[in-house]
Amino acid sequence: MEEGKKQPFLQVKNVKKRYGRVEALRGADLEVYPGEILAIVGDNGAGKTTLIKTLSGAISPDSGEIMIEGKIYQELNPRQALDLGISTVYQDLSLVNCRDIATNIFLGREPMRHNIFVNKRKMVAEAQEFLRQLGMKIPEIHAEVGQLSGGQRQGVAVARAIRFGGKLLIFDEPTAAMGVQETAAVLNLIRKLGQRGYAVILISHNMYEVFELAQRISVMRQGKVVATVSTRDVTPRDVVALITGAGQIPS
Ligand SMILES: Nc1ncnc2c1ncn2[C@@H]1O[C@H](COP(=O)(O)OP(=O)(O)OP(=O)(O)O)[C@@H](O)[C@H]1O
Repeated sequence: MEEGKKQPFLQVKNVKKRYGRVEALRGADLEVYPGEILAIVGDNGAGKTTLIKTLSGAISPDSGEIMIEGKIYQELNPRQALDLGISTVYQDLSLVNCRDIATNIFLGREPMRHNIFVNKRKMVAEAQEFLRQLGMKIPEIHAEVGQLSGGQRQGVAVARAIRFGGKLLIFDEPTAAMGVQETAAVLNLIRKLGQRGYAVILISHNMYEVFELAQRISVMRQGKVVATVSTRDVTPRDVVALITGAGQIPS
């Protein structure tokens, strides 16, 4: 990633968030570029989820700045975050199980015929094309989403996020509780997003996954990003040492 030449899609500067006595974020800094997969790693309670919730607009930071495509925000609300292209991909929360794939991808923004009827044929064709571009294998496009595997559901959720104008896609432990094949499908999907120019934030405890996918890794400890390293410059062992506080930041 040639940071000097591109504008980051997102820059977080000195963001703080306190819950009563707990300082969940103590001045976190982060940046992610278009076409980059950035992993955020850190022990339980390091502040990873709190940080991404400030990006999705689920919580307001107490102070700090969130800069998106060069524009500064003190906080975001969920609507604003979506409109700016920030989308957190939840395989379960965002989908309607009893509806088919195309309906789920277009939910609320279906292509219309004569401004009255939903153009179902166009919707299905576009849905198929979206999933093909993402490298997702869906055996039956008319299937209800509730019948799909976890990996396929993730694909539908991603197609939906992109359809709604997502530019930064955030995944929080996307392969937790998935089998080997499904995990491989989801990793492939995330890799494709990076190749297609989307910015991706991946929160993961899985070092294999992190090193397979990410170009850079931001390590969080006690509410701060204590190091950001290029995957090619470090080993998983180095990163684990940074997570626990035993390691040095490579120069
Ligand atoms: N709503 C809340 N009320 C009070 N404390 C909270 C709240 N949400 C998070 N915290 C605290 O803030 C700190 C950071 O939590 P956060 O969930 O961001 O960590 P995390 O790095 O995502 O951890 P994990 O890997 O376990 O999900 C923790 O000490 C947590 O207990």
